[in-house]
Amino acid sequence: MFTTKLLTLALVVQPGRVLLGMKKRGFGAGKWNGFGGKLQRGETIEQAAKRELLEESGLVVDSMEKLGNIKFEFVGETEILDVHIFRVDSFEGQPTESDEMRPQWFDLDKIPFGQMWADDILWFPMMLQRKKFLGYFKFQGHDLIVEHKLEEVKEL
Ligand SMILES: CCc1c(NC)nc(N)nc1N1CCCCC1
Repeated sequence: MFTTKLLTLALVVQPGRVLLGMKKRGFGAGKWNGFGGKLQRGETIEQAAKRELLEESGLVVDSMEKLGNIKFEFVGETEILDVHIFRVDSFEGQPTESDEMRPQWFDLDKIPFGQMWADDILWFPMMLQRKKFLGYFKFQGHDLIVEHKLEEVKEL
């Protein structure tokens, strides 16, 4: 019996570079990632994505598009993490460190995939090309992908 937890992940992209945050504590601490987290009661997924980006980076979304949805299973755990992935192309504000995240811009040819979740190197190219995608990843621990599916789709 699996339960599902909805999560958001926002990637801020400017010409030639992407904003990532170093997660300072909690789940995924020590990895660079986009900005995101759980939904609050009564929130849509889009509202949660915008709120999490603001809380974790100080940026206010002007335009955002939903590009991906990936379901993650961790061997031995009964909760599926259902991550909705957004690309943010325009925003207001300056990236600001929060207690969760230390933001930093990365040139697209210098994305630190070795210090990111192992799935990222597989779907980042689709996100950067604005392709829509659906995925499923089964992890053994936090570093080993034991099974995965990833496909481009016309509609999410
Ligand atoms: C589901 C874990 C995860 C993951 N793979 C395992 N890969 C990326 N890039 N982000 C993740 N999240 C993004 C939402 C908040 C939790 C962490």
